[in-house]
Amino acid sequence: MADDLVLGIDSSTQSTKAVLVDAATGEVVARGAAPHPAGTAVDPRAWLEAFDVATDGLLDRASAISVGGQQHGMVALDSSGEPVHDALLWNDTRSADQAVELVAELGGPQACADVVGSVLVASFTSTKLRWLRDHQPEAAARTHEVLLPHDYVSRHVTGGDAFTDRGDASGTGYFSTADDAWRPDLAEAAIGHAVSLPRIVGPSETAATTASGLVVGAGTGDNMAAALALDLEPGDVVVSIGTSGVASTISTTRVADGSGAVTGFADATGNFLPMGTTMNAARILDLQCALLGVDHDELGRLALAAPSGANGLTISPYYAGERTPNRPGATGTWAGLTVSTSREDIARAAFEALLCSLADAVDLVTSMTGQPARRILMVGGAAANPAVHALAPAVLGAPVTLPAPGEYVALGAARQAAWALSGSENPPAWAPPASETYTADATPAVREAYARLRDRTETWH
Ligand SMILES: Nc1ncnc2c1ncn2[C@@H]1O[C@H](COP(=O)(O)OP(=O)(O)O)[C@@H](O)[C@H]1O
Ligand SMILES: O=C(CO)[C@@H](O)[C@H](O)COP(=O)(O)O
Repeated sequence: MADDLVLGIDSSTQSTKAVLVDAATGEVVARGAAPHPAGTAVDPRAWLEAFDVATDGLLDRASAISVGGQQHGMVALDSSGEPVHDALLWNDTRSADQAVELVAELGGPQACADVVGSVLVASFTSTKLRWLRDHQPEAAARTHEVLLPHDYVSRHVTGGDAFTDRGDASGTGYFSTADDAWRPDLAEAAIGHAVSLPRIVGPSETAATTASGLVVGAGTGDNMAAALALDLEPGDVVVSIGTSGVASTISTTRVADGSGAVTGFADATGNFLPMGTTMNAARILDLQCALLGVDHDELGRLALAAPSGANGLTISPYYAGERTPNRPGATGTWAGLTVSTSREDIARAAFEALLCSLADAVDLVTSMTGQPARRILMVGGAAANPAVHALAPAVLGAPVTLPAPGEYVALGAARQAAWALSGSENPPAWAPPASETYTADATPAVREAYARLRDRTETWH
């Protein structure tokens, strides 16, 4: 491994990010990035183009590569490997009715969680396959193979057969977290005929070696990759503020939450990754920037100039529908506007709404595992904002640790690649990132106002 470089990829909702890393130390030596098309239904070939741009000049320097990717997306391919339909992403809610139907077919919420680890909502791949069967029968009939986004990108690298890992597989709705194996019968039931599924590769295994000698790791879901980068231990809670908002923690035992609040995914090491996921996170701030005509830095400055509670302005930020709580048809609601509401209040209310929804997710995950958060780590694009640093510990009511800014999903993928390259039993022991811990007095009144609005709007959509 001495002198070897490994490439880690994050093929996430909004972009592809690549980091070229020293396999022995974890030090980043080069980076690349390329944007993805907007929308919740995307031609998956755009991710391959983004991969080529982001890895230009990096790929040929690497001895090994792994791809982390947005979870759940449906990449349905015909017998020549071409998409039969745009990929439906994790945040596409058109299959909400199909989710209800599939949960009932599995015997109800608890029975569903007992089988696949989670109660299915519209994010899960199987619900999208059922939607394809019901609404695009011709495309469904031509579907020969179903991949996840990271599998599709990995195959672009190898050109061979498709492979995946247990972490990303556990977000499909046709993987048994009890047996650590596909349930091809559930994929078949969803789309109406048998489909080819990728080979499942173990956490440290080499999935393929290309003709040029590049070792390719299994890859995994983006949240599993971030957990691997941060070397999570039980009791650590990671809060990610990307397109999605995520609270996740490591569990050595399987989780099957019949309430549906916590998804019981597998992780990228052999453990489990219980998660609470929101569909509205960084984009709550993006929207507020657009409405106020400011950039992220100015939005943060405005927010910090307003008092806690934003002078009574509260936002229910479920702009794109929501998953935690499960309200696929929801829209956003602003309450408490007065003739005195200022730009500062409007900015503040957006940060507080974002952080309250994340605080709900943290509470759900910690109450499910029964393990209070030992440490809360915050990552993702919007975690860079100084107003998040200042307000997160107040709203969450606990210290918040910010690892040094970095692409933690891509770094986790790089660590998996280095693990495969090493052939060792354990992932390489890279030094933990430098980090800063932020504290503040708790502001429970902010969460109380948010909870009132959240509960009041429950039946509105
Ligand atoms: N300084 C910042 N303040 C607030 N939001 C930010 C900041 N920098 C980036 N973002 C937002 O973070 C999001 C991208 O985060 P990222 O974790 O890369 O998302 P994803 O993994 O879902 O593609 C975008 O919505 C972007 O506008
Ligand atoms: O659906 C989930 C988790 O269940 C999302 O977390 C996706 O994995 C997308 O992640 P980002 O692109 O927002 O990081």
